[in-house]
Amino acid sequence: MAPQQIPVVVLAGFLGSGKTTLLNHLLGTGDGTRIGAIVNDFGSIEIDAMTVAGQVDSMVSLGNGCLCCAVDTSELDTYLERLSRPAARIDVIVIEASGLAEPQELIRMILASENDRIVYGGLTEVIDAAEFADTRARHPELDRHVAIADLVVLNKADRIPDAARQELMGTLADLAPGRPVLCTAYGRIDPELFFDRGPGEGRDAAVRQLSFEDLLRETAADRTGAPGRLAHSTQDTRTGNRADDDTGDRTTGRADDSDCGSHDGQDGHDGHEGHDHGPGESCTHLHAAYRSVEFTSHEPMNPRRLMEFLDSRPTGLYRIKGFVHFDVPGSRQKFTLHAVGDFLRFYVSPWERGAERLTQLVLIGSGIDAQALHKELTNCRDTPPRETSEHSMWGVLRYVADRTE
Ligand SMILES: Nc1nc2c(ncn2[C@@H]2O[C@H](COP(=O)(O)OP(=O)(O)OP(=O)(O)O)[C@@H](O)[C@H]2O)c(=O)[nH]1
Repeated sequence: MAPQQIPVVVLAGFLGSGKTTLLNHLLGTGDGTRIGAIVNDFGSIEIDAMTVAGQVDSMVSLGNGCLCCAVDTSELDTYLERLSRPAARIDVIVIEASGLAEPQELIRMILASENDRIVYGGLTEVIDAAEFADTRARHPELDRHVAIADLVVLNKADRIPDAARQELMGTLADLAPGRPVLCTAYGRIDPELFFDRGPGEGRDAAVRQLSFEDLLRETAADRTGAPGRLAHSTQDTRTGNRADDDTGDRTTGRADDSDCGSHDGQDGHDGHEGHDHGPGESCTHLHAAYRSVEFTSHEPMNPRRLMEFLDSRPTGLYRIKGFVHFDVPGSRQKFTLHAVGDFLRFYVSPWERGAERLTQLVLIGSGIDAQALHKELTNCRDTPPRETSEHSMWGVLRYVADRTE
C-alpha cells in the first residue's frame, strides 16, 4: 500500500489578520495531530516564528521577505523534505505565509515539489473583519486571494457589529462561490475543518516531543556545518551589514529598501523563477509597495516616549509587532506589542526563563520613511537618567489586553 501523503496547507491573509493566532489555536487544540509548521516572516526579526515556536511539534522559519518571491525554491523543498521524513511522524504541514505573500505562488511551489511524501492540502485565507473593506480598497488583488481559497476565515468577528458581519459574509461568499466561509474570533475554528485529526493515541510520547531546538540545530548544522540559527541570515544590500549580527549592546535597525523582497537582482540573483514579471519589470506582488523596519534595543524603552511614538504613528505604518522591555517597577514583564491599522494592544507575560530582556520590533508599512522611524524609536530608549516612576506606564497600560483576548 502506498504511504499516506502529508497534506501541506497554506495559511494566508493580509498583515495582522490573525494567521499566527489561528495557527497557535490549531496547535493548542490539534488533539494528537502532529503539526509541522513553516513560518515565513516578512521582517528579518522573526516575531511570528518566536510566537509559534513554544507551541509547535516541529517548526522551521523562513524569515525576511515573502517566500512567494524565493529565488531558490529548493529551500522550501528542503524544509518540506525535513518535515515529511517518516521519522518526524508529522500528520499535516502548515505554511504560515507572510501577511504580504502571494498565495498562488506558494501553491505553485508546493505543486511543483518533487517530494512524493507531500500533497497540496488547500489554501485557507484569513480575513480581518475590521480592516477588510479598507484593505481591499487599497489592494483589490486581495479579491483574487479570496477567490482561490478553499476555506475563508472571517476573523475578528468580535470587532464589528452583526449587520456588518452579515454583509461581509455575503461579500466573501460572492468572491469565493461554493467555498465555506467561517466567521470566528481569535482564529478559533474547529481543527477538523483544517485537517483530519492524526492518530494521537498510542503515539510514542518521546517522538511527539521532537523539539523546536532539535530541528533548529539539525538544520543549521546542515547548512553551515556548525550549530546555529536556522533563519536566513540576510544582507543589507545598501550597507553590507548582516541583519543577524547584532551581538553588541546597541540599537540596530534595518530598512528593507528592495521593492520586491530579496529578488531585485542586487543580491547576485537575476530575478526569480516562476513569477509574473521578469528582471527589470515592475513587481505586481502585494508587497511591492511595502517596506519593513527592524528595531532592536538592549536598553529598556521609555514608556512615555514610546506611547508618544505609537500614538502619532503615520497612517502608512500599518503593522507593528514585537516585544518591548520596560525597566519600570511592576512592569518588567515582557510586553508583546501588536498594532494593525488603528488597533493597538500590549499583551503582558513573563519573560521566558533565561531569555535576554530586550526590545525587538518589526514595523511594516507603505510610504513610510524607514530611517526616520528607526531614529524616532531610537529616541524612545530610556537612556540614563532613567524614568523609573510607575506613573510613566499609564499610557501603556491603557492598551494592555484583558485576559479574554
Ligand atoms: N479583537 C480581535 N483581535 C484578534 C483576533 N485575532 C487576532 N487578533 C489580534 O490581532 C493581532 C494580530 O494577530 P496575528 O495573529 O499576529 O496576525 P498575523 O496575521 O499573524 O499577522 P502578520 O503575520 O503580521 O501578518 C494580535 O494582536 C492578535 O491578538 C480576533 O479575532 N479578534
